[in-house]
Amino acid sequence: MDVKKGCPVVTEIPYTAELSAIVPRRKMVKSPVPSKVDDAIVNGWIEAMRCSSPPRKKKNGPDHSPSIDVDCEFRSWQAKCPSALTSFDKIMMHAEGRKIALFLDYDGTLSHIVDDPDKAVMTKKMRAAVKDVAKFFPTAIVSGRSRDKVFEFVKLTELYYAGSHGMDIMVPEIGSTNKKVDNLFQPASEFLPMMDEVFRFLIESTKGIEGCKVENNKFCVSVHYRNVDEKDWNLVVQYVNNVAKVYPKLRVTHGRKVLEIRPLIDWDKGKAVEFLLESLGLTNSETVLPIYIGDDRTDEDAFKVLKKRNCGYGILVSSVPKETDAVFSLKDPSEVMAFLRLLVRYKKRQSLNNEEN
Ligand SMILES: O=P(O)(O)OC[C@H]1O[C@H](O[C@H]2O[C@H](CO)[C@@H](O)[C@H](O)[C@H]2O)[C@H](O)[C@@H](O)[C@@H]1O
Repeated sequence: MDVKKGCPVVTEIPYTAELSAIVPRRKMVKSPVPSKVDDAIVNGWIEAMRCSSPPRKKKNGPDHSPSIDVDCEFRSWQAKCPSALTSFDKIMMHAEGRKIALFLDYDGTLSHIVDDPDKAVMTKKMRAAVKDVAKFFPTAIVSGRSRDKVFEFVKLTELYYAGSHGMDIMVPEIGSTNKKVDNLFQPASEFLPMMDEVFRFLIESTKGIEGCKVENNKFCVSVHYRNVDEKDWNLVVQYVNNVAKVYPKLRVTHGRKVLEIRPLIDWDKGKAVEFLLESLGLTNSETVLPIYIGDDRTDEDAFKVLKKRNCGYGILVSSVPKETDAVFSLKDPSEVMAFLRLLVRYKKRQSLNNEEN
């Protein structure tokens, strides 16, 4: 199929010589006519993609007056999901006598969202803030990216890392010799060859779609449409849907202008948080207060876990109102950095007070 010539419907996954080596042909050939079910799925996804891409907030209305509606809407949302900065003292009251455990998402939380996923670097100031906070509180990065890739961005060895939406967790453990040994937990390890196949396949099949980027996140393949013209979104969706049909053991989730294909297992960022709390001996809600900061739909799984366990706080990073299971909010990564600095200041003050008493 020649995407450039504008063929509107993708009905068959291109079957190249290279792909024939990794996927049996009978698996790849699809019916030339998409079924009604396919149409419904594709339309549903495109609708969801449009809804999750609201038009950017305009500073002024059409008559050059400030866009009061947008600000009002945000403020009334903040009444339900208050700023973690203005509610800092309240959060710390709950932290009294408890150890804070910190969970941080990466993209959109520690780094700003940018067009090119490879360029989503963290500022030096943010790295310093995370480094400081990790001196006082056990801190983990929980990301949709592969563990290696997110480590390349963060570059802090003192943190715990959960990559691939929590499907790849490294927890340093003190071994019997008192030496630190790395303990790897990969609940979807048997999916690795399949994910590799899917990655190679999607790279090949979407290469005619301008702006489309396929990222290998080890236990998850991310198909970015941020830079794809909206009229071509249906092509992206159809390729991803075809993959989901060929591989029923995989599922598709939506992120920020990204469709992600991952193993259909009962595991997500929420489960990863529970796993980390257990591994680090931090399950007692009387003595531990977990705080999870994230911006994405996938972070909602972690917010839900904290809510259900009634043991900590989810903080959603968003500058627009969103439905969320988080209790507090922060507008953007710069507010996240301010919150981390407040945590450090609070801890330092607390230590000083303890010394004086
Ligand atoms: O769980 P996260 O650490 O938030 O990772 C989620 C996905 O983040 C990245 O994509 C998002 O950020 C990109 C860079 O700002 C942006 O270009 C893209 O549109 C966003 O979806 C990352 O590239 C994905 O692999 C992660 O799954």
